[in-house]
Amino acid sequence: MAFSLLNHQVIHWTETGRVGGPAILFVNSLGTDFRIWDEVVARLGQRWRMVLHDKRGHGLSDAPAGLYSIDDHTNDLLALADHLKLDRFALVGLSIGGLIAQNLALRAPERLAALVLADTACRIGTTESWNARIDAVRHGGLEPIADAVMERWFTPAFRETNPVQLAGWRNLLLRTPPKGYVGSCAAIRDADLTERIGAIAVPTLVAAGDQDLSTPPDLVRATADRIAGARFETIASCGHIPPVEQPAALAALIARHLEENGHV
Ligand SMILES: O=C(O)CC1=CCC(=O)O1
Repeated sequence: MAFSLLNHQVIHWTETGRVGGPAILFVNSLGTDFRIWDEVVARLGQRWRMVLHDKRGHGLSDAPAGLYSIDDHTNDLLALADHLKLDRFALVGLSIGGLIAQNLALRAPERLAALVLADTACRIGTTESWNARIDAVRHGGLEPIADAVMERWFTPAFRETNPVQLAGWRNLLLRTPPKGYVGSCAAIRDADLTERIGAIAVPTLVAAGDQDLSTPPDLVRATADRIAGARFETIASCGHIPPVEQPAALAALIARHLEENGHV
């Protein structure tokens, strides 16, 4: 793992896979860090160079005070790609990571060989719902919202059969700095790419957990329908975090999409 100063923020990142191979960058969701991709990159193996990072406000990256924007997160991701001299790469984004990935596909399409959007949409939630969450976290921290978040992240079956894993992922959420969490909630609240994503011209796969309660499959499919040529897939027995709940299915979808688009 490594730390780099990008856009005046310490950003925590790591890479794995094939040195010099075709690159994949991963962007994680709200309240998580890059460990959520562990089981996916293990399955993608030695074919790709895979770069993971903690977006600002999360993990071991800096959590500056104030509200963030999707452009802030996108600028950090582009700075990381520049730092690593990745001219062209595939991009996999989960939830807010998918918003960042859509934004990057609009701002710098020449950098992208392929795009994978998982459990995301061009507009997630409402201004009211994000303001309520921001207020709750400002007043009480993450503990009061943690059980409700776990119900959206994971299916009932996963929660019932994996109580220890569930407790671990809940700990990950609780250790997110509240100011980083709030900053990124504001970024989601203020992002509406609905009228813009029709311009995405990168080969795109859109996937959704069939039991995702944060970005339900119909919402995710509606985003796919706005992107010319995008393929939509559902992941069976899965909530909002497929890299944890169904890593094999997600890795297979990513591998097939990259193979079909010559990023191998
Ligand atoms: O916490 C949730 O509801 C899940 C989520 C929404 C946006 C994101 O990145 O995660």
